[in-house]
Amino acid sequence: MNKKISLIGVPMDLGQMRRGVDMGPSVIRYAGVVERLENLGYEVEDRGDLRIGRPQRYDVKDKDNLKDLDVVVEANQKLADEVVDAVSGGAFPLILGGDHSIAIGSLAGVAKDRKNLGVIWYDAHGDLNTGETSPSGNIHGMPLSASIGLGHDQLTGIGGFSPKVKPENVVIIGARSLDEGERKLIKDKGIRVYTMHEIDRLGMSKVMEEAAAHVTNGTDGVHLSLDLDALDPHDAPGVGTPVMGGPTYRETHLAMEILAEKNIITSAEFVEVNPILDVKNQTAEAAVALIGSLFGEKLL
Ligand SMILES: NC(=[NH2+])NCCC[C@H](N)C(=O)O
Ligand SMILES: [Mn+2]
Ligand SMILES: [Mn+2]
Repeated sequence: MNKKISLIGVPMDLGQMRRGVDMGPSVIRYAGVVERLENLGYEVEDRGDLRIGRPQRYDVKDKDNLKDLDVVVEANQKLADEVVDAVSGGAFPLILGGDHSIAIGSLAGVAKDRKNLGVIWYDAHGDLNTGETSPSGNIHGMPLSASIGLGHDQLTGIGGFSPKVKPENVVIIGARSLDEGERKLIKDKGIRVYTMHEIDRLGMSKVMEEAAAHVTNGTDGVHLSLDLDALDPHDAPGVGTPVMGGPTYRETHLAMEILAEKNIITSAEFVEVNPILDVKNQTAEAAVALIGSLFGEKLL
């Protein structure tokens, strides 16, 4: 793995309605992410947090059922530029959220140089809504669809090109809450999804083997987008949209260890940690431990 990491904090909470997820980067740092990576021999450049705008009022559905659209777009454009800058310096971009709407900017930045990017979307949700299908109007439920080129122009246009990824290069892992429009889209686009059913049936090890093979088939890099709500809420309570019945902390560790062994991940983000909803920073600490495993940490 690339020994140089650029850490980018994105204190964004406008993609959803639970305030507090903007403190995610801060509590993940507090849980020791930089030290953890340095102990593994990485050179970490902490670029600090991006400055995110504030709307005059929260949660206004600006237009087309998209809450706080303009501020979310502006922040993602900023993130895309920051990622491009980090990559041009030869570093592995590690992005800390913030809500999941920031994946639009991460992918816009990463995909600039990788025209056949693979994506692992580790999440309880599909995040495949558009303004038309979303039951909530929350943009954190839309970043994957925006990245494959669907939805509002202002979202798909971030970074100046679209799509960022091809649906056949995407794998969703851990899904257990999908809206009707998302299910239809998964079928129409043939997106590979390992729901909890497949994880229970095959086991995490086999799921990760298959997923890794899928996202490396003909691709030129793999982005990991890990939403902490993928984990069972017992193990990661500090998230805004928890869903029962997820993979455990251990299973998720195994998933990260397999990715480390295969050495396929070229950029990553960890999102949706909300300290207001957390229990003694448990979810941020889980994120840091998982980041450790992703970057090759082993007990022996
Ligand atoms: N990144 C997330 N936590 N997304 C949750 C999305 C929930 C729901 N599907 C929606 O679109 O509103
Ligand atoms: Mn989610
Ligand atoms: Mn998500």
